[in-house]
Amino acid sequence: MTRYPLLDTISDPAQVRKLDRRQLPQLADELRAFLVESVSRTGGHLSSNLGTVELTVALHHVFDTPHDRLVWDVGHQTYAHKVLTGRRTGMAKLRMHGGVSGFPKRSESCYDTFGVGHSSTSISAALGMAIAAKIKGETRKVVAIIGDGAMSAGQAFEALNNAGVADADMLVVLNDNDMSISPPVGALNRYLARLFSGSTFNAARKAGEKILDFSPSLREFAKRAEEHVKGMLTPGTLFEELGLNYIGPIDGHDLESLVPTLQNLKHLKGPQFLHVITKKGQGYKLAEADPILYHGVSKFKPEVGIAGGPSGAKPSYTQIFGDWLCDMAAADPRLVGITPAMREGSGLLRFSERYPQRYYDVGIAEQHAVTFAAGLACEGLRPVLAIYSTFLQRGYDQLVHDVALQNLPVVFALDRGGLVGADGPTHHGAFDLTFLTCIPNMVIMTPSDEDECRKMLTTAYRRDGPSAVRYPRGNGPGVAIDKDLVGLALGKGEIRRRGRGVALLAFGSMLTPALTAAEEIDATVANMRFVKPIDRDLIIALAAEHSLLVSVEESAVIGGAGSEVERVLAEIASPARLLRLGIPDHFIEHGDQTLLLASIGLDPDGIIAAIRARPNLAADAEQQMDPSSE
Ligand SMILES: Cc1ncc(C[n+]2csc(CCOP(=O)(O)OP(=O)(O)O)c2C)c(N)n1
Ligand SMILES: CC(=O)[C@@H](O)[C@H](O)COP(=O)(O)O
Ligand SMILES: [Mg+2]
Repeated sequence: MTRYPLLDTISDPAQVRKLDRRQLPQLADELRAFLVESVSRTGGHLSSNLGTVELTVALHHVFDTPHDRLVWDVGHQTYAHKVLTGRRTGMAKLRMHGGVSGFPKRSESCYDTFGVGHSSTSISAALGMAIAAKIKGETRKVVAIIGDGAMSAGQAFEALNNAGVADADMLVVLNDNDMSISPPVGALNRYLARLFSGSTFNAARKAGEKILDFSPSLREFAKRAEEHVKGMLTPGTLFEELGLNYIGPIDGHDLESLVPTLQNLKHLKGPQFLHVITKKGQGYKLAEADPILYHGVSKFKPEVGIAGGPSGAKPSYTQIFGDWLCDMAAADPRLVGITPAMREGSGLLRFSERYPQRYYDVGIAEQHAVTFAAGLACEGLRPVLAIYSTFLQRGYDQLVHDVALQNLPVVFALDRGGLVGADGPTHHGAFDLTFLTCIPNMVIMTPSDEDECRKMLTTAYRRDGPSAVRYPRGNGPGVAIDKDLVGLALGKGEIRRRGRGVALLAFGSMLTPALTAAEEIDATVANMRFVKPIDRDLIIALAAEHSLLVSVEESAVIGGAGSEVERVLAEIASPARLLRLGIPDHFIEHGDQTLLLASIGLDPDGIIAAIRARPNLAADAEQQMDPSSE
């Protein structure tokens, strides 16, 4: 006996369109139950997906997908979309290597019209598609579905600004659940809340309630009428001022509202804007109660839920950072902690509770976050910007132009450096060492363990210039931590193992596999610590004593730490050969972090294999260094 009798009949959206509208609530209920069951087995994003079930059903029921385009924003809320578009079986391997991606991906399905993972791109892409249809003379609808959090990013407004005058047939659906990953922030959130609780809306509702208390069915009618009235009476909104036809807000869980409204909007010309109200975690009580905890989940038992807080095992690098931030804030009143909407993910929850006046969540606004930090630094404060490596890509020009060029003391606490695993190529912090090393004035540190991470954060904080401390997602090797706020000698690495012939120059997370590999090939191992300024003396000394140097970094092999080693060897015209190991020049798929690292040779076996695959490198160098050795 199946739990999903109606869902079992759906393998593509055409079958959703064949359903009678009155069947859709049952489909939504079954879909929601399936998502809780499936995600509890695989882990992934949950509360956002539970909040978009009805909206997804309605969109695929009303629009002729994939001819009509659905463009999702961030894309973490598209599991219902994936199930309805033929990937229900694939959900069993969600975010696993070779399995379904956790985000829309063009190569995965024709229904995934645009690859996403970073927020606030949907309106831009949808406008592009709408204009393309116009230029090509094709008739199709294009719908962008964007959350209230994603709406807070600059690119969303850049796109609205353009869409409002672009004379393109497109629909923006704002999925407003009054939540980002962290609690909502910003003036836009307050504005949207006003729209929902607008005085006109309240007056109509109060009047309605007075006359309808005696008749439930009339009350139900009034509820719908109230939504309609609200949509009509709400004064001209920000979005209308930008040239979009604003409708809403309507209940994003009420298919009786959603379907007719979308059907009406489908036939309107020009840029349309539908504001729907949903609940993050809808339909699963534990997620409704704590949508932040259930935003991204590991495997759990639905009947029990997930236990919050750290598991008590080794502290993650994120926790090391969060503890250091509180300790340094206690020692220095100038410290200001900043996050672009990733309070929990970046480890700032405790800091935000203990130092609320010095804590700033600027929303999903990385560009603003970087320059905001620069402004604080100009006035003598000490900003610490906690930001995922991949999301710093959004604020790169601001780092160069507003921070480094002015040599301002901003600390970039770069979390998720290297491969992140299940989130895949949109989220791997694969490029930071490359895009940072070429920037003058930057100091770049890569801790190899928890204690070094803390010391490097202190070193960064005490510099009178910009610094980045880059650490991976997850835990370190588990060393004892010195709680004193002491730093390191700038630009100095250390020898961790003495061997012969080959020297492994390890950066950050690669020290552990390098030490393991060195045991097998009796290599020297250096813990380089600094990408910039690189320890030139150490490299020269190693080059004088070894015929082959091997740089190992969990970052793009092009540029980055290896290029700094190469530059030193070239300057001294060393005969020592250099082999550079890192993330190869292609995007790395999603999957288990350890498996992914092994797949690209950034594990002990891979390091050994890379060296043994190039015997000539060492032999050449030996010969050049000591011709008599022939
Ligand atoms: C550029 C960028 N910054 C940060 C993130 C991390 N992130 C993922 S989901 C999310 C919150 C999105 O909020 P909203 O758009 O309201 O979607 P909801 O989760 O509420 O459905 C954030 C900040 C991201 N994906 N992209
Ligand atoms: C969708 C999104 O961008 C975030 O939810 C991200 O997946 C968080 O990553 P972590 O799980 O590494 O915090
Ligand atoms: Mg939201």
